[in-house]
Amino acid sequence: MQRVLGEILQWTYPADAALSHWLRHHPNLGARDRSEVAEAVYDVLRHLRRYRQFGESGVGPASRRLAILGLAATLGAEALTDGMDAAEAEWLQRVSQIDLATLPRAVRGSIPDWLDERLGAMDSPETLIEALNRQASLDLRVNPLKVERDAMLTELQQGAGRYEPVAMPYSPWGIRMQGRPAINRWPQFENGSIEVQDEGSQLLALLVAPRRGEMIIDFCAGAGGKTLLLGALMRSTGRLYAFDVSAARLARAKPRFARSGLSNVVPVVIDSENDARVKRLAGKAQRVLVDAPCSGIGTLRRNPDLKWRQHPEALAELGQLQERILNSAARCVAPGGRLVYATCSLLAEENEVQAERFLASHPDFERLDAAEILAARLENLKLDGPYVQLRPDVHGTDGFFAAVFERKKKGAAAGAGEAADAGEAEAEMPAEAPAEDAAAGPQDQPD
Ligand SMILES: C[S@@+](CC[C@H](N)C(=O)[O-])C[C@H]1O[C@@H](n2cnc3c(N)ncnc32)[C@H](O)[C@@H]1O
Repeated sequence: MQRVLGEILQWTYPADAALSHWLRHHPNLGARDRSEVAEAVYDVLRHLRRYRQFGESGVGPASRRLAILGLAATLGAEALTDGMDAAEAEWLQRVSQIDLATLPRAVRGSIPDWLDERLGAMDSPETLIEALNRQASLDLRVNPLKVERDAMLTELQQGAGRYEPVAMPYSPWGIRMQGRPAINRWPQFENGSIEVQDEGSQLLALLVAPRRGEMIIDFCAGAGGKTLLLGALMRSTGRLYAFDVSAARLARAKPRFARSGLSNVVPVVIDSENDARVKRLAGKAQRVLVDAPCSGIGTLRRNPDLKWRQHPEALAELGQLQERILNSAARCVAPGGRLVYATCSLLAEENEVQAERFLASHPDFERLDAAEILAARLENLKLDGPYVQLRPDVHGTDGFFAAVFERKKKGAAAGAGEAADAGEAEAEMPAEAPAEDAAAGPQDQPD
């Protein structure tokens, strides 16, 4: 535990990758030990700032003190009695009695100052930070091409009842479970009937609202989490371009496309947001989704190391990339078509500030009320528009943002330069390996 923490805290690799690598190199550990190490490591990542402060008063190597705190929090202090010396036991007893309410918010919630400043400006920052520090449930989505949610729910309640599967509160395709079942070995996963996907990501499909036969672009498709649901809602008709600059991520999407039974997805590795193949689609797509690269701060429940790996300078660079992607994606939208911008961030600079900047520089687009679009489909989801902003403490989802824009029809946009892009010759697209040919590969992270 002490050694794996030492490696992860170098921040050379994302924590999940570093932990898996370490566990692979320790095959002698049993399943229970592995799960206990993983739980304790994640606990330390969640509470690192506070634990480091507590550790200052202790003795011995710092990583050992962190390991003790993580193990004591996840297994209980009694489980450590035999492994600690008297000084360590006395220190643990002492720090366990510290009243957390006396600590500054950023230490209590274990977040860096730059993040505390930003989250502190939002409503109810305390409950938000607390929720971001809790482990997330496992969110599944059924594949509507293959199965009804309620039928799958009944099947899982019978076969995997110990994980307490329940219908999600909002997503019509969602099933929520507790614990960490290895679902990638389940037949329902292998045959493409279920996928891992956070509820917020599922709801995004309702904002894109793709229809049969349309041309849709998923501009930042990554490992295909959002593409899969969009393709299924199109009933595998029309054409769904899955763009990404990362060949590795798109390669991970291909087996998922294959499992899902979709035949309308065209994965395309682009050089950049200005790739010629993007330009050829100017004005062509009825719907374009930009699931933008972002800080991922909304996913801290699953990736607590992000708060330590991210920093404000990187945010500024990300902001410029988000703006460039949004501008290029907008050119692909047909008159009357829809552009959806989404992030798994809670930070204004990646969310509403980007959306407002886009609107100000694109007079040929108007904003639709994203909250109203969702409310029309989900009676129990009450949001203040015009954007969709989901929070773990309020909605039980990852932190999530979405804005919806519509490109004005030609007459309405007269004089607005961007609309001139619309109506170019049919795009010639590259021949990419069809999804059905894809080889099996690893399961993606929840998205
Ligand atoms: C939030 S992730 C997308 C997750 C994905 N939509 C899913 O649901 O699995 C953002 C993606 O943007 C991609 N990206 C980064 N720069 C890009 C660019 N200039 N154009 C297109 N995609 C880009 C990254 O490779 C990454 O896969």
